[in-house]
Amino acid sequence: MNVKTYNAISPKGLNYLAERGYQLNADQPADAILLRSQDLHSETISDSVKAIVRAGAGFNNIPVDELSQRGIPVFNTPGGNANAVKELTIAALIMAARPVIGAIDFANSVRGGDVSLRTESDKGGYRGTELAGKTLGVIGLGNVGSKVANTALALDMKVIGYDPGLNANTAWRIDRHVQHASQVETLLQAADYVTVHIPYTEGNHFFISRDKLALMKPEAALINYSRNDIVDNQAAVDALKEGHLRRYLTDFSDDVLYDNDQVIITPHIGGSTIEAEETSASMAAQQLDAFLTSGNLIHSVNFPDINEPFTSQYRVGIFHENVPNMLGQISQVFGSFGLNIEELSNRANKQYAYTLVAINELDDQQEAGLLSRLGQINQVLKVHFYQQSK
Ligand SMILES: NC(=O)c1ccc[n+]([C@@H]2O[C@H](COP(=O)([O-])OP(=O)(O)OC[C@H]3O[C@@H](n4cnc5c(N)ncnc54)[C@H](O)[C@@H]3O)[C@@H](O)[C@H]2O)c1
Ligand SMILES: O=C(O)[C@H](O)COP(=O)(O)O
Repeated sequence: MNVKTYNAISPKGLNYLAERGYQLNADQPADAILLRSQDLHSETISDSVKAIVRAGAGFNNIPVDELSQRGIPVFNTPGGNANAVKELTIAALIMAARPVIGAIDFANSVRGGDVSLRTESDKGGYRGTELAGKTLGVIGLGNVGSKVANTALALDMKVIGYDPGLNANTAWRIDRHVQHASQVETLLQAADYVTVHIPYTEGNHFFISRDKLALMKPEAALINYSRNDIVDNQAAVDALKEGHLRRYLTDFSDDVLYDNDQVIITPHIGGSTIEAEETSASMAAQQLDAFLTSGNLIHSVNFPDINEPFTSQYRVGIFHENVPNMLGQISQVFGSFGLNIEELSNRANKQYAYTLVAINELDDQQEAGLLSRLGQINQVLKVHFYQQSK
């Protein structure tokens, strides 16, 4: 099978696939796409593509709605780069509290004469404040936000978190000393530092809006290592200029942010560590292989996860809409070919569902007829067949 890749994917992931016989970027139609931040919205995704896997967390670069309608699963690698982003966010907090960059520039500019005398006499201009005792507001307590919140507690900060969609697994990881805000407004009013760790979705467009910025303390700093349009950058720049915000640190460039001493921009490097790239690429490669060889869905963002050991001779994976009587129709097709279902897993994720059927007996004629009849059921989006490797 052929996997088309975009961006710099760690060899850990590429080698995993190559060792299992996948061709990478061969001159033939792709069975799958493996990528990081490449924008796929304006690309035509060919019908040969069975799956798309994002080595990373954010998947707003992928046309997920269109792919869901076509029965193509999209995967991401949650948590794979969370520690890297956490560490850079802590660096941002320190840069927001202490004038580290200006001080380095100053130290480098002091040349000639008695360097030590001049640095000692002028260093007063580079005094900062401490994080200990200050309040950090963390918006989004998922893989990244929960780590940032816990680490900030270890720096003796007070931490308030806001995440109305928190899942139970993540909730267990959050230190009990993180205070819970049920309204984001409470967090914005109380925090000396606000850091945002939420995905970019239509609903989160300009989540940090002009109105929300107005609620923040004038001496507060805002950190955005999530995505560009989660913060209204123009409103942030205006708030800085009018003295309603002290500092803005972001991982995303934008024309309105340049030439501003109160802004610190990094070039989308939150997940750019050797460790994070290796972990994310390995997760992506393993999840892709699991799907292409056994139909298991692990960390799918648009279909439900189903991850069962492949113990039967054959499996059929059916992507379909989440509507009544799909299981009845699917079982009826298997029955009409005299096929006994050994196991059937079915799960739904909003308007889409996935059914994985295990069987042991099947000849070539039954295979062709079965797949074609399943594909003809209304609301079935895609059907894949898997055979146990010898
Ligand atoms: N700068 C980088 O290189 C970098 C690296 C990794 C992730 N990210 C960005 O950070 C985002 C978060 O990453 P993650 O791994 O923690 O994702 P995650 O899915 O583990 O967590 C996101 C959390 O945000 C919460 N959330 C969503 N909308 C919210 C809202 N309006 N208010 C409050 N909470 C909300 C969700 O309930 C979830 O718990 C990613 O989607 C990605 O865009 C950036
Ligand atoms: O969402 C993510 O995982 C980050 O933004 C990292 O993106 P990258 O893989 O392009 O560095």
